[in-house]
Amino acid sequence: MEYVILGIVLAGVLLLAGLGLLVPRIRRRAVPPAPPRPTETTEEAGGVGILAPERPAEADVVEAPPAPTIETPAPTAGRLIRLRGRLSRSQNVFGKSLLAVLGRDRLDEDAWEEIEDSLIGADVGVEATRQIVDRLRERTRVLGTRNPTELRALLAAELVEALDPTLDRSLKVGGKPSVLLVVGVNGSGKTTTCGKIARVLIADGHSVLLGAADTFRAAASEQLATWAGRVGAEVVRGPEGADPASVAFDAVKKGVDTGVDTVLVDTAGRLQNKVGLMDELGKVKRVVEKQGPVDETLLVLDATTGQNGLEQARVFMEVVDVTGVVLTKLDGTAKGGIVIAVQRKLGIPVKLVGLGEGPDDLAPFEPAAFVDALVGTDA
Ligand SMILES: Nc1nc2c(ncn2[C@@H]2O[C@H](COP(=O)(O)OP(=O)(O)OP(=O)(O)O)[C@@H](O)[C@H]2O)c(=O)[nH]1
Repeated sequence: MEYVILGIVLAGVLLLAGLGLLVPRIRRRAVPPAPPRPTETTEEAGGVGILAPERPAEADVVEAPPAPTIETPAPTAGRLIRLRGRLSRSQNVFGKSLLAVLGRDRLDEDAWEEIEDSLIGADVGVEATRQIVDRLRERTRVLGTRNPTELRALLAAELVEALDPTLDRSLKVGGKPSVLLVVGVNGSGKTTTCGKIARVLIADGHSVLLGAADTFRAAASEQLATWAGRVGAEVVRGPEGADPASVAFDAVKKGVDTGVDTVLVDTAGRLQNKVGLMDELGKVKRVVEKQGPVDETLLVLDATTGQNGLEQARVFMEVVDVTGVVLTKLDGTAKGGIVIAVQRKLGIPVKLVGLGEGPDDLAPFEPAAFVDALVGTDA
């Protein structure tokens, strides 16, 4: 009998234990999958535990605007050759008029005077013109040549020589970061050229940060930001009328912090007050130099302003140590000889030339390619 009671108790215990295991399974199976959590706490998102706003329902999702297309300019090698057609106005003077006179049967005094006048008229400058004509005269006399191809080659050789092909025209980039100041009067194409230089550097594999230190003209900083946006470069700007030196300082600091290759600083160029300009540019330079040397100071000059441009250049050279010239708007003048005059009168190499309004119409200057564009066979 005791065994019977014991058996019943044991069976009851087993039955209860079995039910205990079974019920949760049934319940678990019955619970539907949890819906996605509609909210998350800011604590989970790294905040302080307040509920973050609910994610919008699918129907409310507004499509993000397409990311702006970042342009990748083509490398600059051969750019001057590709843009040679832009020098058509100067080609008329050098390649056509000059060669026509040189090709005359008799090269008398009048002919040489005509050649001299053409060169001076093309802004080559009196001193350089004399030197070119004297050497050309001597060589044509010695060689006794009248062959158009040979005359062309003689003229080209003299022009290349006048442009001093031995000058170093490379941009001093490669520091971490290199600092380039861009100076010049407003209206010379300075801000647009600054944007184009950024593209030149990016095209040749450098990363660039732009500093909009031309705070005098509000549109200049806006313009620079647009140029930067097109190539995905960062731009440091200040409020309108901010101290240019402080914007330049911030730009260089940001460049150092982000490890960019080059910081390119656009500066203001009010020339009506030389003392003010000196103070402003001098301060920009001093403040930037607190973080390291300025590697390059590029002076932007408008080729169409001729002698005026040279006067402007002298004022800037008194204030800052100009290391290279960027000659803009060469496509808009027949006076391409200004490149020779600028280099000789200022003693500074022309490093880049502007040949149009397009974003990539700025080319590294190469004397041989330039002269070939002026007097070459298809000039
Ligand atoms: N044809 C031609 N136009 C150029 C060249 N470089 C700049 N420009 C144009 O010159 C025009 C006027 O430039 P600027 O008035 O100097 O204006 P900016 O470049 O903003 O100069 P800042 O006033 O110094 O800030 C712009 O439409 C430029 O596109 C060039 O090499 N060739």
